[in-house]
Amino acid sequence: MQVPFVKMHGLGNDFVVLDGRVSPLPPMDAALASALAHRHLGIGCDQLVVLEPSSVADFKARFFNADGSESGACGNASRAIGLLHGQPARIETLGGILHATPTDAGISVDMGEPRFDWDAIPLAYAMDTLTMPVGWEELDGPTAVNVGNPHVIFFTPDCHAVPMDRLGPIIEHDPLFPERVNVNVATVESRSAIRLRVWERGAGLTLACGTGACATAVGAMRRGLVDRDVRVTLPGGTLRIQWGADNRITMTGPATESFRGSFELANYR
Ligand SMILES: N[C@@H](CCC[C@H](N)C(=O)O)C(=O)O
Repeated sequence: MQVPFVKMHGLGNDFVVLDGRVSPLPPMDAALASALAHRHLGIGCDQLVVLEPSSVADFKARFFNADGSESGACGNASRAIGLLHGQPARIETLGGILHATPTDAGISVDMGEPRFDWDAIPLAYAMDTLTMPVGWEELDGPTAVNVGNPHVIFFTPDCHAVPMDRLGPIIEHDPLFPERVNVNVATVESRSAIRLRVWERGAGLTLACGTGACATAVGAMRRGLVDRDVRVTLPGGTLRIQWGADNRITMTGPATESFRGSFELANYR
């Protein structure tokens, strides 16, 4: 069975998109997702995105990390599939219904409302999520935000000095986070600018993480460090994040289609 795909990225965070609305897809599972995502044995990507028909929105999007685990949200992929759709779209995800709109400034996505309760992150036990009384070596006192997926955010004077290759996986797999966690290290540069690096759950260090930018911006806003309209710069580029009076987060930035192809399913089963 030949399966068509579209290779896309948002700020260098790259995706293989399978569109079940245009051709029949094989049932997706962790083994197939991780085989397709493998950089040497597969097509290669940070996340695999599967589009399916929806009864409550224009279509449904499922996001699989490179290790095969499924996530409730992926900000950069949401902009990418907004670009693919080419017109305003209501997208059903495990994390809720998103709205993606093409604009002159890129693809704008209404990412929904953040959650801060300890059991919504989720954490293993009750604690304050604004300033958590925990730490790992030089990283401590983080804040936690769920934006459809779980994030922990450390504010640090120089996020580029943090050894993320070492600390990222330790924090991602800490028992405090029963569903694991995306690990963000951020430097606040002004009331409207944040620099960010993200160790993604199930994918490792990526060039950009859209939900990480949303969670970090909202965490910094909640702490009173920045205004409610900021630019978040990651290694792959910059996103604009706004947190409205209606409690909804809007993320705006670029998305790109790289190429289209197809693969033989039997080679990955
Ligand atoms: N790259 C993403 C996030 C993908 C999912 C994440 N790794 C998770 O497991 O929650 C983004 O742009 O938001």
